[in-house]
Amino acid sequence: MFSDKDIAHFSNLETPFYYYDLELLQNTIKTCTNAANKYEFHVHYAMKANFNDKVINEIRQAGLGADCVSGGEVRKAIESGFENHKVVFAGVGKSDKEINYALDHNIFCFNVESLQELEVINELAAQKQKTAKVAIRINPNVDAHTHANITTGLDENKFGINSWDMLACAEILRKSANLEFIGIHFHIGSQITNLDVYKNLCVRVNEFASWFEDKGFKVGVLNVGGGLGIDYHKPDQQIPDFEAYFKIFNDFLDVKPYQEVHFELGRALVGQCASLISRVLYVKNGKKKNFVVLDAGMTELMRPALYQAYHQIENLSKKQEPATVKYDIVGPICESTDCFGKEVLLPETHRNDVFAIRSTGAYGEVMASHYNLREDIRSYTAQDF
Ligand SMILES: Cc1ncc(COP(=O)(O)O)c(C=O)c1O
Ligand SMILES: N[C@@H](CCCC[NH3+])C(=O)O
Repeated sequence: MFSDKDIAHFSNLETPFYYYDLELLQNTIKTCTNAANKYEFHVHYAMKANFNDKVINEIRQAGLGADCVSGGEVRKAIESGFENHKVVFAGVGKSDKEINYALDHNIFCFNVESLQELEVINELAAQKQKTAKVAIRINPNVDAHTHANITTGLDENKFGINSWDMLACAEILRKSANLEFIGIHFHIGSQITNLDVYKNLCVRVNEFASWFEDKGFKVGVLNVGGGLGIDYHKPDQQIPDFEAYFKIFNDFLDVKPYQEVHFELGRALVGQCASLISRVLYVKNGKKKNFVVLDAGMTELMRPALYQAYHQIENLSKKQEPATVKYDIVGPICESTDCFGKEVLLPETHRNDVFAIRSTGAYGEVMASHYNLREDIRSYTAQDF
């Protein structure tokens, strides 16, 4: 995937850094919006996946909305030029300060995750003599069949309002003069690769939409969240099957003529557009194991340490040579979980070889930390060379 010219540029730069392929990002966004437009579906970008300025600029220019999960993300969306009426704010723990900021900026809606939060938003909106638009995030108890740490729509998860609280929720909505109910919201998890899961979600969305309408509420928005996964084993087959994904919702959701269907995609849009580029500091050949020590660690890419996530690892300096040696690929951080891959078969590796850790556009740069007093992580695009 990387040309010899790319690799020559990488070799001249201080590592580690994220390398973004903006052309691939543009193609991914275009494929997604073309597939969504076919059914008049609306896509908000889940900003938590990556808020690098260059990335969100591409997304904003393509006309997508922004799905935010903190006051900081709402501010970033507004300051980056996303139109207020395309900004949504979800999250189980919105502080008063964050709610006030979002109210001041007249965002499209709050995806509300508890009964108490509904009351607080009503109170804060009343103080400003405003009406807050709200969608109810419902926990549908649908298994996303993904890693347990990134599932969000089961009874044991903290997200959303449970079905048994819906009557109380309807009561609060009815008596809250400063809330305008606009619809219902779901998000069952991330890195979902079994699309059948979404059929189960559609069944639940249909049930809850009918429930609210039977109680006299107009459900204008069906927000089904995001979660579409990418293939971490095939970083070069880069654009997810958006056609198949949206078709499921078209086939299984009962959408009334006055209803809009909203999506919140993160990883599927940005996951494949970046690689973490790192240099080999040391190679340690032990009796039982060989270690490659990189200059990138879990502070630059936390996913393997946090979820034992797989990322393809390539030695770019030896790309013509056969893979003959198994290495554990580790970072410099003082944690034993600081490991990007175990027993990875690679060409014989040496100090200063340049490595790429692929498919790191989503939840890579944004989850970087300063633990061990690490420096800020750099990033480049092809246009920087
Ligand atoms: C509420 C909400 N919406 C959207 C997303 C985006 O998820 P993904 O990056 O898996 O598409 C997430 C993260 O899982 C989320 O929590
Ligand atoms: N950060 C996670 C996914 C969580 C998504 C946010 N709800 C990942 O890297 O896979």
